Amino acid sequence: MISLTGVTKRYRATEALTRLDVTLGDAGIVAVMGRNGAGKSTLMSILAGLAAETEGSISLLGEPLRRDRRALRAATTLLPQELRLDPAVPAREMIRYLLRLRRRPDDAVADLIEVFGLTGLADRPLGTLSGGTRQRAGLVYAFAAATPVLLLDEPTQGLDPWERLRFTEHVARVAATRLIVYSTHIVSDVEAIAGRVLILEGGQLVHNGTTDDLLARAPSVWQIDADAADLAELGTHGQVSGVTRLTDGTFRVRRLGDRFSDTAKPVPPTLLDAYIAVTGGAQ
Ligand SMILES: Nc1ncnc2c1ncn2[C@@H]1O[C@H](COP(=O)(O)OP(=O)(O)OP(=O)(O)O)[C@@H](O)[C@H]1O
Repeated sequence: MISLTGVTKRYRATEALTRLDVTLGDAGIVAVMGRNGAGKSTLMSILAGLAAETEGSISLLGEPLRRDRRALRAATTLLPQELRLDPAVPAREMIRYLLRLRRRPDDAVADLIEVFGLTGLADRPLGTLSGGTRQRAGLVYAFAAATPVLLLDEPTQGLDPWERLRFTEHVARVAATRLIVYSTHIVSDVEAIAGRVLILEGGQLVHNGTTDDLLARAPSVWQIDADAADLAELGTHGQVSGVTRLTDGTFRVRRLGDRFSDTAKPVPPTLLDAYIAVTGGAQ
């Protein structure tokens, strides 16, 4: 269990996190969402014991941590957004090397290579693999490390739908016994597996609850069909949360808030509507 109390992180003039209070349990899936620059990666680095908070305090298993973050680092594995690795080294060798560095076991590597569809690719130099394949090699490392807490920074970025499915299945399985905190911009991934969602907006925690709690925060949603000229108008005067092109070339638009036209019809809110509403403050 990791608790942050009043955690603020400043980088010179930028306040990346502001007075965060969060407690994370010992198993399950926590999704961290928020717009670009909201503070997700900063939160991940602090949870991993790799960055220090400017103010506030952190405790691990109820014990307040001082400056020494070794216990936090030992309990967590961070898969950063971009794992900068030697392109000449084969994926399997790099995974084993990273695990050895951290004194973690490597007995699960062969199985995980299969789980993440890297059989036949794992012995090729990393530099010759596609971006999504390198991302999967990173996932093999993170899951093989088998620490009680996994911190995955945008782990599904670059994965094709098949690989994303494999990832969500694996995460769901592992989360029975471990805590998985992952950041993402993909609402459907959150809907599928996250037990809890944290949303950051400009460094502040604006949501901390289940996906149902988030859905309950959605405002009224109205649907209207519009042509391209009306589309711009709809976006100027209200928060649009979705646009779908119809076969006749017009657009089906979802807009949040008050009813704005007699022809707009009420539709049930989705998690994406709620997310757009909760993070729309700066728009
Ligand atoms: N090392 C740093 N030095 C200075 N400013 C930083 C540093 N790292 C992050 N920031 C700033 O802190 C804020 C939060 O950045 P962070 O990377 O945590 O956001 P994020 O939510 O992960 O964004 P994204 O979705 O784009 O990955 C941003 O304003 C960013 O510019």
